[in-house]
Amino acid sequence: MDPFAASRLLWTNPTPHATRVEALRIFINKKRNLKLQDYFDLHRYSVSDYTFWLDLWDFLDIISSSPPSQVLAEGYIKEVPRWFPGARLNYAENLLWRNDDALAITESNEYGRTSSVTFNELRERVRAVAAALKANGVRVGDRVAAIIANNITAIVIALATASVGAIFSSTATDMGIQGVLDRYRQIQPRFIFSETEVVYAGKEINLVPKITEIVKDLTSKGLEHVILLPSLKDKKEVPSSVLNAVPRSSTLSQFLMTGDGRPLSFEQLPFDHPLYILYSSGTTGAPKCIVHSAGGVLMQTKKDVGVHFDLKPDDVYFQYTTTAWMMWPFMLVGLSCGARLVVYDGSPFYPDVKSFLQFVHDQGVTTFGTSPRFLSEVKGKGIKPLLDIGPFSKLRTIASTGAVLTPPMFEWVHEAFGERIFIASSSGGTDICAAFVSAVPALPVYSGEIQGKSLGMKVEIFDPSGANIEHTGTPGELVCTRPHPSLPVKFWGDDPRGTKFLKAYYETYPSAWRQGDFIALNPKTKGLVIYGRSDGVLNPSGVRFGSSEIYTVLERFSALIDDSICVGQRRPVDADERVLLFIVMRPGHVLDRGLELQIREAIRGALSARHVPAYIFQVETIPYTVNGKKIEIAVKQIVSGSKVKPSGTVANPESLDLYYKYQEIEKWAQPKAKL
Ligand SMILES: CC(=O)CC(=O)SCCNC(=O)CCNC(=O)[C@H](O)C(C)(C)COP(=O)(O)OP(=O)(O)OC[C@H]1O[C@@H](n2cnc3c(N)ncnc32)[C@H](O)[C@@H]1OP(=O)(O)O
Repeated sequence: MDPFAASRLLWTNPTPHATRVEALRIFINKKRNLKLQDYFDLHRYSVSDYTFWLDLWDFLDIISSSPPSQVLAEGYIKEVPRWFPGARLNYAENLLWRNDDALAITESNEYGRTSSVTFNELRERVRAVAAALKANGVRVGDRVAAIIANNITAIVIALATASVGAIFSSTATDMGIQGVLDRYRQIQPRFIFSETEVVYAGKEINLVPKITEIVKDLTSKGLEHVILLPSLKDKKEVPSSVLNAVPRSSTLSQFLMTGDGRPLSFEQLPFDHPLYILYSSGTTGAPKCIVHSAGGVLMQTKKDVGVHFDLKPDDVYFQYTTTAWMMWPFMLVGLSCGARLVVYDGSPFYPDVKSFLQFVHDQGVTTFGTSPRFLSEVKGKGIKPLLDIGPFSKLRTIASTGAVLTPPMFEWVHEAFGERIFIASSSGGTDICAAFVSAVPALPVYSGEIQGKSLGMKVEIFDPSGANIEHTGTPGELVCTRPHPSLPVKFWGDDPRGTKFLKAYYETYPSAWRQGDFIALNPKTKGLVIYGRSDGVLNPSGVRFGSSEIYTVLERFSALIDDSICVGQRRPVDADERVLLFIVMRPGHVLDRGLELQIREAIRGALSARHVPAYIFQVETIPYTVNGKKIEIAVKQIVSGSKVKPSGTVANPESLDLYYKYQEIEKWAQPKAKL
């Protein structure tokens, strides 16, 4: 069967010469006296000659106080070289270069409060927070963390932190106590900025009990100060009763008053200076704290947004995201492109999806970043955006990421939003804070396909033996066989040899980064199709997390539960997945409704509502390898409809047979129990 049978030419750019990617090709041809003919030539050059990154530095107008003395030097471990030694720059300076009265950011939330700041106002707000951070002794390399909604204040705090050379890390407000502590206990922030109440899907949530517990715990880990942010409902400062409840806390205004009015300045630091810590959880162990460099994130995201998404000054970029996902730092770089950002906190389905689309329309969004789950929800509700909402005349691009956008969904977006819309499907990861494969505005769009490999990313497709199989058109492991600037600097807390880091990405193939996604290349179009995770990482609705976090919560039930396995089940209808949890009970105990509800409640409270499995089942045994590892991938394949031939490494192959009946879950399973 031809895996690309549904691929159909959907869109061609009427003015390809006007794209930034074409401008980059012409720029490099001139600078290097080359004759790169098209995108494929450009990509080949970008992954064969490291001077490409220097060309990109110039093309993207990276602001620095000292230029790099060379492109690449040997790093601490060979997989992570040092980029641009000699360069000194500041990430925040690169995002705040515009100092005019054009709008920089518009924010809104479920309370319907919409407000904007200009570039000048943004600079002033960053200055005030940076001055207070400095006055309170925050230094280069300190960690400043946040539990924060997606709004202007979050961006101000991140940029103020970057301006002084400290490291910013955020979690979204829905993350439970254990989830936050598993992350922040590791990175030990000195300062935390936090919301005290949020609204999501119409429900107001008081965060004070959660924050109080988190702060009490982190105080022994070096937490000095908690800044509680004004109400999202009415912008009022938190009342003194809340300040009294949360140790070491002050209001934002009290904190700002400690600043000394000093002007905005930008600490000049090496290219690989740490900027953000992002998190990724796997199938074992605590969440990984991925340290990303200022220069790496700046260059890669500016390339992704400014070249692959074709974002230009005066565009309006709205990426639906929380402050926990990598799409948050990804979209921030829109400021560096001179564009206006639109940020939204809340459910896109509240009060209904039409209101949300109306907001996108009325804001004059030109590039709308969203997910397949959101798009299929709009489709499922029978909404016809052009008829029901408006002409979307400003909208040029719909960018989709986080999960697979299937051929029928491409076709639907094409029809529903208009044939002129550029569908920019991409895939990358928190691990690199960038895309491996992405949109290429100068190339045609084929339904179901990501247009090309991202510039500078030497993406290849390997079979289990490490042979490149991309010419065959069959799916294999997405690997990256050349270093690029946004390789993580390290994992926070790893040993100096980077043992955990190397195990996470370089264990399968020597010197090739394995991302954990299945991918295939269409030999005819050179487009790419992602088939989902090749490991046990879960990805419901495009929100990735590791089964290890669920196992940690289940330890609370160890008197009753003997063992468990948690996997994703692919839904054929839209390629989305839902989470299934299988439990082995201790002798004499059964999984009854009461225990099931307790488990759900525990997961919701410790991690978040998004982590709660769709189904929980009692099973007799869990399949293991002879080395004692749970076999999540095989179980995932089985429950998703495949027939799996057990390999010789399965210690108890007969156990796999128990999972076939869950392929037809809807026929006999209990519906998802709501709390
Ligand atoms: C480039 C790359 O390749 C790298 C990446 O992948 S980056 C990551 C990209 N991923 C994405 O963009 C994610 C896309 N997904 C989404 O945006 C959302 O899932 C969605 C908007 C499509 C749907 O959101 P949703 O309606 O809240 O549904 P869902 O996500 O299933 O929420 C599950 C639960 O969490 C709750 N919840 C979610 N956010 C919450 C919050 N902030 N506060 C409180 N509760 C919250 C929901 O209310 C829901 O609760 P119930 O089960 O009680 O109803």
